[in-house]
Amino acid sequence: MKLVIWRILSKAVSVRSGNTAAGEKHLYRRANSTVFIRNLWLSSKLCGKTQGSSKKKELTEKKLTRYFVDQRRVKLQAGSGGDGCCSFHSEPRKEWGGPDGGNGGNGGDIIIKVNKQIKSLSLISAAYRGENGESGRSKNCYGRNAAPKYIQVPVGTVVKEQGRTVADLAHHRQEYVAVHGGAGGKGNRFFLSNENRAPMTSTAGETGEGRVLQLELRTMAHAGLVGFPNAGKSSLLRAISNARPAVAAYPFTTLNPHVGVVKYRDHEQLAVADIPGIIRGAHLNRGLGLSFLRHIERCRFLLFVLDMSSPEPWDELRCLRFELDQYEAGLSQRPHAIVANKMDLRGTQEKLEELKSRAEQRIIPLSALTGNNTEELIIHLRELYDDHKEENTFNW
Ligand SMILES: Nc1nc2c(ncn2[C@@H]2O[C@H](COP(=O)(O)OP(=O)(O)OP(=O)(O)O)[C@@H](O)[C@H]2O)c(=O)[nH]1
Ligand SMILES: [Mg+2]
Repeated sequence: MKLVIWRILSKAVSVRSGNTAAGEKHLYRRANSTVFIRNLWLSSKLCGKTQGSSKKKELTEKKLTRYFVDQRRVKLQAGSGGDGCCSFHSEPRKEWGGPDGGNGGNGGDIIIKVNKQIKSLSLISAAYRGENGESGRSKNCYGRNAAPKYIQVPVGTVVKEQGRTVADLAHHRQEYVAVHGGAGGKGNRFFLSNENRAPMTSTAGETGEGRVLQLELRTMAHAGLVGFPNAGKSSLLRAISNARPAVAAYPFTTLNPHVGVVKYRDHEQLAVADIPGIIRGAHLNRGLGLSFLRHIERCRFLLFVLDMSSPEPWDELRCLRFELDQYEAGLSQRPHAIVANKMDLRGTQEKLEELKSRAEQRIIPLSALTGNNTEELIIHLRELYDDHKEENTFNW
């Protein structure tokens, strides 16, 4: 390769300069450096590839932790029990030592355990397999029982099997043994007292239980931001909490719910969820449809976010309420607040007066963009929380 490049270059330069000897010497150096540069480029490309793959992995992990997942189907297979051993004691000058095969250990259970630090089901895998128990051995050695495997889930996870609720995990550290490991087999020593089966009988370990379960988060957040696309829900979440959802001037910027935490001076924390925009006919699964109405169902309070720059914000409110009620009767009557957003824009003040007269309830005017009057919303949110504290069974 070096030689070919050198020949091509030397031909070109010797034609151009006429000075063949000096030109060749100079060009050989150039060809050398060309190959060096090419090698450098190749190696950097290769390095780039390995860096890229690790970067990709990092990104996938980030994605997993960033995206809020509130439903998962998991296939569980508990560990099998270890086999019992069939052996006979052997010792010099002891003709009949008798059976000494130990029992196998039990297979590992799979336990679903609540951890309040986990907020979503995004890190739950599709399948889990428990550890198998150890087999028994001679000299009456018992096999070791397998350790249980824990699946960590957030507070408020409901475990379902074929649509039927089998466990409601509402407290920190609560556990549910989802599948039991198989019992260990018996060694031939076990059957010593059983004349019919001694001395050659030993049994195999049992297969562990298998189940397919559905994990669902019952409550996603204390408050859910409900509104049309572009109403400023994500901007509002950014303004009142630590969450950083994407904000852009086109509809359906938010495709997954984001949960932010609003912190108070007395260390109370309220989770607020930014839910993707709802459009007319959402209850018929239009737009992002039913899945997001399901998220709304899992919020204790609702914050209706209205875009005051739209021609008729009160019509937006009516439509939002209609969609919620179509999905689940009475959903729009859940404790809620109405937020009139984008009040920094011109012509919104008159619409606010009209909205107040039509809605006949407290409206919180604010601007998520400038952060103006967001404190009123934060205070009102706390009032809602305190008023409905007895219903707050989950420790967020
Ligand atoms: N002037 C003004 N613009 C705002 C305000 N709040 C949001 N916006 C703008 O409105 C646009 C949409 O804001 P988003 O926060 O992405 O709206 P969204 O409701 O989350 O939209 P989706 O995720 O698509 O449902 C962005 O260009 C924001 O800058 C506000 O208070 N005043
Ligand atoms: Mg958004």
